Amino acid sequence: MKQTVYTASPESQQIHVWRLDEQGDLTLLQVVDVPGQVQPMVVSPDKRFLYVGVRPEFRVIAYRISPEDGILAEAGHSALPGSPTHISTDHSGKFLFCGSYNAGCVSVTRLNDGLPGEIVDVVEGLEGCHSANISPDNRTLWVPALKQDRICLFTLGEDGKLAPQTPPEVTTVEGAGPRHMAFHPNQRFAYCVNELNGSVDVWQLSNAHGNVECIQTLDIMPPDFTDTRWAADIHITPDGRHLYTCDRTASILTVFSISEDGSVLALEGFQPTETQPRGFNIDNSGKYVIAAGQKSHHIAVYAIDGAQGLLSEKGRYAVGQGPMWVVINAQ
Ligand SMILES: O=C(O)[C@H](O)[C@@H](O)[C@H](O)[C@H](O)COP(=O)(O)O
Repeated sequence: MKQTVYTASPESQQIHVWRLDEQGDLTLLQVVDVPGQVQPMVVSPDKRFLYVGVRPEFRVIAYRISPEDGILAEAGHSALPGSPTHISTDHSGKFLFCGSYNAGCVSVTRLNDGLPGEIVDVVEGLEGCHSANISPDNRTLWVPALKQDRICLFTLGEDGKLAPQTPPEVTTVEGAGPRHMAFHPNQRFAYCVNELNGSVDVWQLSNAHGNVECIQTLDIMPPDFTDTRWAADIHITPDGRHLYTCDRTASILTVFSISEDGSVLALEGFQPTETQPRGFNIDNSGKYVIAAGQKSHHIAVYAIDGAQGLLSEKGRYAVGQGPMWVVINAQ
């Protein structure tokens, strides 16, 4: 499996492009100077493009991905209604979603043969909107509003318009701060990391009554942690057996194992990582975790070990300034 790693460093306005080999070693292939502070990134479902959100001119820029080696070449861009905090696409590659924490909105941009075009919908009033997550069936967009302790549920229309569902949202406990999400490959459960109370919620997508239900909440912090909780990101292994979260105050990755059916998380342990990790990811083979330290200006590669999913560091690499997003593409 040929894999390319992309890291976003907004303070130096750079994307670093790396080859990830089977042994978990990285080789730097390219450093892209981006016309703006690059933060969220996502690869198109057909692997042709890397979409990145930039500021202060709020735009999404599409980079064409070379199928030979993953090298990037700018291919197009379009405006966004607010500062891009998170970007994602639907599974068909027809629409790009952008969550904007500062603008309190989520937007839908049409993708024309993969290139960003016009904005087809904007939903406002989502204070602290931190991500937009399409369900595995490509029908429901889950949109956490961090400051409102709710996750809004929209049906994605053929035209890209977002229609509130019934019920239009699910709510977390007060003060949780829902932020980023991951879906189980069995398409029956979702997991949301809560920034402000440092927890992870397990959401059953359809319970016995066909409703969305939170069925478990776990602490992601060590029992002796007493500082300010500041969780950021969450990712699941492709086989659905392990889940990882990160906290920026403690600079840790938290390791969970997942039950066979995806319904129960069990805490396995904590891995100290790069200082102030805001973004990380898991490679497509499910063998490695790569985390970025906003204050260490390095990324670290960890091997995922055995049944518990515990991590062992394989190497550290200097990147740009303030790295905070990691995308890993299998070509
Ligand atoms: O991560 C955080 O600490 C909080 O969620 C928030 O305080 C932060 O400022 C947003 O992430 C803003 O979003 P941008 O990074 O897009 O500005």
